[in-house]
Amino acid sequence: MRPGAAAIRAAIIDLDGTMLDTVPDFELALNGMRAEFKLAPIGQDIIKPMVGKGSEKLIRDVLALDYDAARIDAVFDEAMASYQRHYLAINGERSVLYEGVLEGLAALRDLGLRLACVTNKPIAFATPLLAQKGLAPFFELVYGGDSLPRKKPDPLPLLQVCADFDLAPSAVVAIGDSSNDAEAARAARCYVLTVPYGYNHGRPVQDIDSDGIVNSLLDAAELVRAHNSTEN
Ligand SMILES: O=C(O)COP(=O)(O)O
Ligand SMILES: [Mg+2]
Repeated sequence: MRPGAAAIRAAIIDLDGTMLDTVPDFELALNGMRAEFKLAPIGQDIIKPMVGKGSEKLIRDVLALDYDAARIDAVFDEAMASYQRHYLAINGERSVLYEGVLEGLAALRDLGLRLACVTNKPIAFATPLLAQKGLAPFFELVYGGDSLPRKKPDPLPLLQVCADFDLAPSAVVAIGDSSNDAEAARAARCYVLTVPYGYNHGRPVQDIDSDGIVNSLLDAAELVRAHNSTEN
């Protein structure tokens, strides 16, 4: 975030690992699916690094714990349908908001920023979850992992938000927990801030190429406020 650069007018916020700790929901849904395949339950420590690349990759990674590639292909559609059924049945039951999320969203909104949520979660999961947790009213736009032809780390969803808001990417900050979010933001030429408490595919958050690590969305709002106060 360069002092004297153009003001930030919008924020694009990630969902899993950034606003909500959803791993307990993933645990329920994935183990519901695994039970149907007579596979042993798996723990959150195994699931956590697998979250963030969308449902298809997640289901393939979870099946790969027990099956070879040919078997995965053979059961994939059935496993995905089972997982989706289980996820929709428990969506939000055990996931919790991280500290400073509601306060941070309110602070970003009060700074005059327009807000979008871009997640790799399927939109059919994301929309009811945002509503249930009181997050929906903050967002003008929500894109899920299946809303557009390509998902993060591709820049497409971020560029789509910039176009929807009629803003240059240099006036937009993406906030996320993983390298997936940062790569998308870099490729779109948006600013990017990283929260350290999420998943990041099991890798250290310090390895992420971002414009800064912020302890909460509230800290992100404070950084945006400071940036905008130095605007030329
Ligand atoms: O991969 C997912 O299901 C969601 O991940 P994201 O909300 O961190 O983009
Ligand atoms: Mg995330």
